[in-house]
Amino acid sequence: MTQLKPIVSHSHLDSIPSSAAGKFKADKSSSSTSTYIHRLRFNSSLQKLTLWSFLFLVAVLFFFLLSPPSPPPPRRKNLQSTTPWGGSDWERRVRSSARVRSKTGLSVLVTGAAGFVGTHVSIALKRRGDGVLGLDNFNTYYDVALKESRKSLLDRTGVFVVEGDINDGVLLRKLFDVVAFTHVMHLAAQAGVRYAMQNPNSYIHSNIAGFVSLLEVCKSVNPQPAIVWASSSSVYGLNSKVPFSEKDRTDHPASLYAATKKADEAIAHAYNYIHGLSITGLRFFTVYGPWGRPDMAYFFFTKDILEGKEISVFEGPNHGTVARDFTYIDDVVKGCLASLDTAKKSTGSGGKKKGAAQLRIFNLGNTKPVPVSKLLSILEKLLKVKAKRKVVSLPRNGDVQFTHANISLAYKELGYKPTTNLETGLKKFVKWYVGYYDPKKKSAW
Ligand SMILES: O=C(O)[C@H]1O[C@H](OP(=O)(O)OP(=O)(O)OC[C@H]2O[C@@H](n3ccc(=O)[nH]c3=O)[C@H](O)[C@@H]2O)[C@H](O)[C@@H](O)[C@@H]1O
Repeated sequence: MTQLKPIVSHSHLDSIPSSAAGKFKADKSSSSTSTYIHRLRFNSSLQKLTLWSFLFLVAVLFFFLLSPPSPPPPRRKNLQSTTPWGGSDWERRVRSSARVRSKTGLSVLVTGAAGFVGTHVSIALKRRGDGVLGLDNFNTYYDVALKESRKSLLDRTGVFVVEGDINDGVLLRKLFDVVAFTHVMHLAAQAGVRYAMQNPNSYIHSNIAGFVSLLEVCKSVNPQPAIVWASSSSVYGLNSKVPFSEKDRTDHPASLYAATKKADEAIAHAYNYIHGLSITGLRFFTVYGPWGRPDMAYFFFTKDILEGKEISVFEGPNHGTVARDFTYIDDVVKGCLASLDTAKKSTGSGGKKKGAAQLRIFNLGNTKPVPVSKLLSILEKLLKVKAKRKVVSLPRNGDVQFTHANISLAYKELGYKPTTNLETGLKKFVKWYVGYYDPKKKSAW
């Protein structure tokens, strides 16, 4: 809109001549020639101004047209050339992976299966005899090699991960043609609160469009699956009342990421209401652990401590503590499985609702917030290396000052009870980290 300014100021200047003309009129008696020259000068400066405004407008437009749009979502692999889907072999692998091997087992499609939480949940489901099929687009938001390693781990556990995007409705329908999934564990998303400043489109693509694409397929298949999906503690945004309860309002997101998760909760409500889909949203609180995400603080703090790099420790206004309700992956996995186990069936068929369906939202946190400075101290102790700390003000790019979960609802409905404190969880993470990145040492898995 800045390009409009010259026009506005121009029209403002336009109003000046009437009063100025009055002055000219007063001078008229002294010299009509000078008035004429004045007018001529005034008109020519007006023309110049119009010309310059026009040129400025053209330049701004030109710049606008030439400047690239915000970057596209992280580049995906060329799925067609690397892993084309379809064919009898592929269908056989899909069926085999999703085959239920226990009496009461579920048949679960896990989206984001090569992600951090997705890998852990898929393995836990498989180990207890559920059928599991993974779906992941292997985007390059962070190290794809880590995702490939998780995929190998899943392969060894008997979970096949299909390479594909949740926005690909044709692929999703095909998967449901091959397997009548009873449940969908939806964990595919553009994660991270700060990255939205660089790539907002990626959040819309995965978290909004992708979620709707998945729900569209889930609503139309028969039988409809029950859906459990990852929301986020970030929906509590700038709320100051702690601990955060599911009953609290979530109207002040501090990041686009949080806003997309909040939007997803509203979208889930609409699909539940209109189509009878059984939907459970889980608000994860800063989940950490082995096979974690390199974009998260505990992960890159570890890397940076070992590499002797400086670490920015955020602090709030007036040296206020920045803290997180860090939650260990195994505790979160238990919450995910309990959500799947207690999910009621969807009530629709052929896209039409037959009766009211279950709609739930749970906090999955640890209820013990820990300051970021303490997180760093624990890592220093475990790694036996002093960190190069630099205290900086909490940037206004999506971070909130603290999170703290009230988990009484999850405890009541799911029997969710986290048991891992940050020291114990980080010890397991560091053991994995050192083993994974140092080939001489054995992986913790
Ligand atoms: O709870 C959640 O729902 C969210 O948890 C994390 O987001 P966040 O809690 O911000 O986790 P980190 O990015 O690992 O940050 C942890 C803490 O370290 C702080 N931090 C981060 C980066 C840094 O350079 N310095 C620093 O002090 C952050 O302010 C924050 O308090 C995940 O990245 C989100 O995807 C997830 O949805």
